[in-house]
Amino acid sequence: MPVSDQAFVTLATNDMYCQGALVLGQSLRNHRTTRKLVVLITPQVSRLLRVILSRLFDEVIEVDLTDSADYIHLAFLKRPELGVTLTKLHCWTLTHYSKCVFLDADTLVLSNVDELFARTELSAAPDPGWPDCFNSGVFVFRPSLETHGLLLQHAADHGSFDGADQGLLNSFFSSWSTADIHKHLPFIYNLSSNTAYTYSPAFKQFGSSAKVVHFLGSAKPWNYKYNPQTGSVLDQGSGSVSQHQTSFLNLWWRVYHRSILPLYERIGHEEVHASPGHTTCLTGGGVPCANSAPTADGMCADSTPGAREPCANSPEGSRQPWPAEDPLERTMVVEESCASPGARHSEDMIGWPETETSAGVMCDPLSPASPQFADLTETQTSSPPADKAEGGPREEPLEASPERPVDATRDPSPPDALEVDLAISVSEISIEEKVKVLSPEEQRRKWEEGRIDYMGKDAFARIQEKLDRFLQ
Ligand SMILES: O=c1ccn([C@@H]2O[C@H](COP(=O)(O)OP(=O)(O)O[C@H]3O[C@H](CO)[C@@H](O)[C@H](O)[C@H]3O)[C@@H](O)[C@H]2O)c(=O)[nH]1
Ligand SMILES: [Mn+2]
Repeated sequence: MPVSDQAFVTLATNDMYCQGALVLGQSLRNHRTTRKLVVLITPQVSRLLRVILSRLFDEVIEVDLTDSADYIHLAFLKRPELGVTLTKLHCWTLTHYSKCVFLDADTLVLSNVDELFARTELSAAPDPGWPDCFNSGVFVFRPSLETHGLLLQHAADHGSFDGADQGLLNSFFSSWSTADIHKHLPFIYNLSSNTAYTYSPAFKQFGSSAKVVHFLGSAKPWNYKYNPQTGSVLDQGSGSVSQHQTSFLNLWWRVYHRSILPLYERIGHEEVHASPGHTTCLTGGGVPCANSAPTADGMCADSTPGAREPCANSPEGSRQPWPAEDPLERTMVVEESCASPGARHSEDMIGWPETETSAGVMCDPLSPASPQFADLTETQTSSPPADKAEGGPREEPLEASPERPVDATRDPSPPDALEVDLAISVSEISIEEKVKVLSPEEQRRKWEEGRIDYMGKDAFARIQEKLDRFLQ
């Protein structure tokens, strides 16, 4: 039975982390969660990714740090690097849910973990680096504006001992390590993919029971390149990736390749048709729906409207994931993208069963491509969805809903284009951050909208440099 007042929540402040959020969302759906899926995003996330996220998540909620409350400004200005941290704290404002489980965007669910909702705030697993602290990549919490306020106050008063949310949350929930053993989640709910090898016999003994894997640390799955032919990530040459870490990375990429890339292709198709002149480019080959041309409403020609057949009428064998005649990487406009996800096979399992979605990607009609992003503090960018709990991206009603009016004065204008480059060839897929050169006007607009690159060009050191030059 779906439980509508409880949710899994994640966070993505940019298009790169969105890749992780998408795989996480898909993995939760694959394992048939009965809870809602929520993703918190910030204005940096592109319009296209918001639409893609809304296919998997029940709610895509924009949060903004430019809140007027003084304590937020204080914390924010004193410790600008806490920006992302404070964004994570926004999860406590989701008071339309009675209980939630936060999962970092770099986690992957390996089996159904709905039993986590039986726990109380604040339940979390030990951090592998310092087990008396909990890792803040997976935790059970109870949304409450009061707690949210107290957390922000704590940030303003004490900062965070690691400069980020984990230090802050550990000092706020400081009795975690001693008060109640029920609040200690077993390590299998937050198995760090890269540190497990430090105690290999334990991994051998318990690794196959892992329920959530966490790619913590600086090398994220989306930083690797993947070979779809071998189903394996490419060796980056560092030699530091252990065998089991590789299996987890391969699993992440398999979900990405099978279920997330087809979403891009489909949306690319819709975008092309939705706004003539606006081209959505994807680098690499699309996955045309083999036996069927999409009809005007985007349905597969030979699937019965109403029946909402997944576009999988091309036999798996005949599907060529990436056009063989064009092995070289190329940039193409996706025009026909009724993607066929193909059947799911047991090859997706790495030692333990994984229930894959059977619904796959539907050849859906156009849904509104321009959700409204109106409110500056918290905006729900997706309409409350139809029930998506049954695995796979949600099915949408047949009629395209009318586009909602956009209040231009309040629209924070998310970037139109993807901020990541998807490079796709027959034997290699990679996701790279787009290096974008902004015009001075765009830079100024971003600054005025409060979208400040504290860690990059707007870092204090850079600004000081400019001032020094000016004063010379
Ligand atoms: O630019 C960013 C950085 C982070 N995040 C989100 O914040 C989470 C935490 O960042 P991550 O890069 O996953 O940190 P970890 O490598 O996991 O490092 C640890 O330290 C972090 C800071 O204390 C904690 O948030 C993590 O839970 C903890 O595992 C991510 O998963 C995302 O959900 C973004 O959306 N954008
Ligand atoms: Mn993480």
